[in-house]
Amino acid sequence: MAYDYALVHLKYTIPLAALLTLIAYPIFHRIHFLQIGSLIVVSFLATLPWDSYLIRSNIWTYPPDAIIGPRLYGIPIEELFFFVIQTYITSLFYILLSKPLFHPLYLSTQRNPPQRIARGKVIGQGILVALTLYGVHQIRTGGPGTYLGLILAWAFPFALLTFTVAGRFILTLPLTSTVVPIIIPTVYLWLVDELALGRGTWAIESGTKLGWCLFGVLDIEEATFFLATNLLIVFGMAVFDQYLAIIFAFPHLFPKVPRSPTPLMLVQSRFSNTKQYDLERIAGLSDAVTRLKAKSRSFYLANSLFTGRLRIDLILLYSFCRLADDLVDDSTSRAEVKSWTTKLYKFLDLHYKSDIKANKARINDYIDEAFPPEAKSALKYLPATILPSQPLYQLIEGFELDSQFSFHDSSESAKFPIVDEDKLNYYGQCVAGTVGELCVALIIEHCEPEMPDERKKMLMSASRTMGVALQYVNIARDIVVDAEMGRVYLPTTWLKEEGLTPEDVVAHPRGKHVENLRRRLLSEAFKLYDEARPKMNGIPKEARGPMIGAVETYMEIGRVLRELEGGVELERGKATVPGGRRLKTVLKALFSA
Ligand SMILES: CC(C)=CCC/C(C)=C/CC/C(C)=C/CC/C(C)=C/[C@@H]1[C@@H](COP(=O)(O)OP(=O)(O)O)[C@]1(C)CC/C=C(\C)CC/C=C(\C)CCC=C(C)C
Repeated sequence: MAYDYALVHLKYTIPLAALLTLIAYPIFHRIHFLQIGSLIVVSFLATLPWDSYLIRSNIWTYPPDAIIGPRLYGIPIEELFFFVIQTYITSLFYILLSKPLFHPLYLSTQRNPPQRIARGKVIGQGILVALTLYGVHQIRTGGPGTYLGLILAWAFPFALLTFTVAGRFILTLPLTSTVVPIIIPTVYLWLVDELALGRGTWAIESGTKLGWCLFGVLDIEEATFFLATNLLIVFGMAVFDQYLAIIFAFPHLFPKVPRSPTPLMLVQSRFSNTKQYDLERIAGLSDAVTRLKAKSRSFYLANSLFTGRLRIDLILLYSFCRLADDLVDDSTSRAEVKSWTTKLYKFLDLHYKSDIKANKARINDYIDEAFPPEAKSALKYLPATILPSQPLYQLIEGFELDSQFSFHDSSESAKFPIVDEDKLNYYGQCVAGTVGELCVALIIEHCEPEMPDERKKMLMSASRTMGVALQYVNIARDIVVDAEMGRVYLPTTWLKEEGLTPEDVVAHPRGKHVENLRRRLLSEAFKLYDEARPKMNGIPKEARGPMIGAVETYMEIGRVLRELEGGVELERGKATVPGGRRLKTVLKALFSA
């Protein structure tokens, strides 16, 4: 049929590429353009001579009316387009399936890899060498094995090169981000090829093929071609991710990273010596991700929306905040609370107080002597040099305020310190408004360090407001859980209006009056959210969607609470946002950013 090859693209490859682009668009980062673009250029240049040889050797033929006509070195433009669109499709599958991964963690096997990885790399290299040699043998023998030989002898040396460079990294990655993005597009293109061969859009001339079919009329050579080329594409993407992970994970090797690492940085990363890798930092990052995953579904999901060093520093900031909160929260006496807060203040002083400011080694010595082993990495890797000090000090103040619920003097106000709405707002400013400021400080540092002061002030102010909004949602969600610990964050003045005391709430945290106050608190939360949300449009573009996703995921807890009829049992006292709704919230935030 006329122009049948072009129709194959119009019906099968372009629609899939368009669909994947739509799905991947919200998580697309300029780095992905660099990654895919580079791979398309390499694929095009590597395939051109080989493809041209097959066509000029009459291994591949096309009925004249099946192609539009223009050729490059004998290759129809539809075939040239296939190089591009196959690379694009498989790369997108890889990006989508790899997005949840935190690639720096997979650098852990770069030095002294586990035996499984070391052995796997050698075996993989052996297989690729054997396949290459078998291909050369088939070419030299000629006849039916020629086409298969040409595929093997062309594709697997490239595969051997990429696997030699990144084999440990590739073998450490989960199969969902290596095998799956190879298999899905391969099977899809097998089916497209089967249809095209069946329609005569293109043909593999007999005499150079074995005559075996994987299924239908799909020659085993064609099946091997798509499997081999998609393996090359995924290996190529993984090599890129390894270099990016090295650049982002090691500030001592790459102190300043632009929004998109330069080609020179990628080359430097390639030739960096694994002995230079700070694997203790990788272990610290792993601790931080473990803490994030264990403590907060909301922010754990949101973290994968971010990219590069901003993602790393947000995870490290979360880890510090959570650790500091837990040290104080888990104290068993007022003296222990005082001890931890004093040490945390001292830690901050060593970073920020000019008269006692210390170097990194002195700070690490202090961490080693003053904190337990499980706390050290969260303190050691806090990106303090790019964080404002005031919010960090105020965060600790908030934790001190929190501890009054557990350890207090005899006065009523000490036992329940949230006496009125102003105190509630102050508490929210301390434990959450500060967090918002710190997040925005990281975004500005990594995405737009040259941001005008006016816009910085606007974002900082809005982030404090948004932080309080999230804290109010947190309190509204945890009324029952907090009451079981003897904590009541609802202002005492609000309780009085409902004829309640804090003790009443501790004794009976469910019921109509408490529900009224939950709704009142949620109403305040959404007022603050409505005030701050529009200002998130001032966040630099590459962080805007992910940050809106993080905030909306949290506010969705408040929406779920509002939808629950009063008194409905909250799961373990906490509202939960169903996974599908959480994903829908994130996608809506990303597409709207
Ligand atoms: C994507 C990512 C990893 C972000 C990290 C955000 C971050 C650093 C959070 C730290 C949270 C934390 C442990 C703070 C200590 C005090 C505390 C517990 C605060 C409450 C958070 C809830 O955290 P938790 O781990 O308990 O989560 P779960 O409830 O268990 O799911 C708080 C509710 C406060 C959270 C406040 C923020 C994250 C700040 C929000 C504001 C912004 C992100 C700024 C938005 C920008 C503009 C311009 C409006």
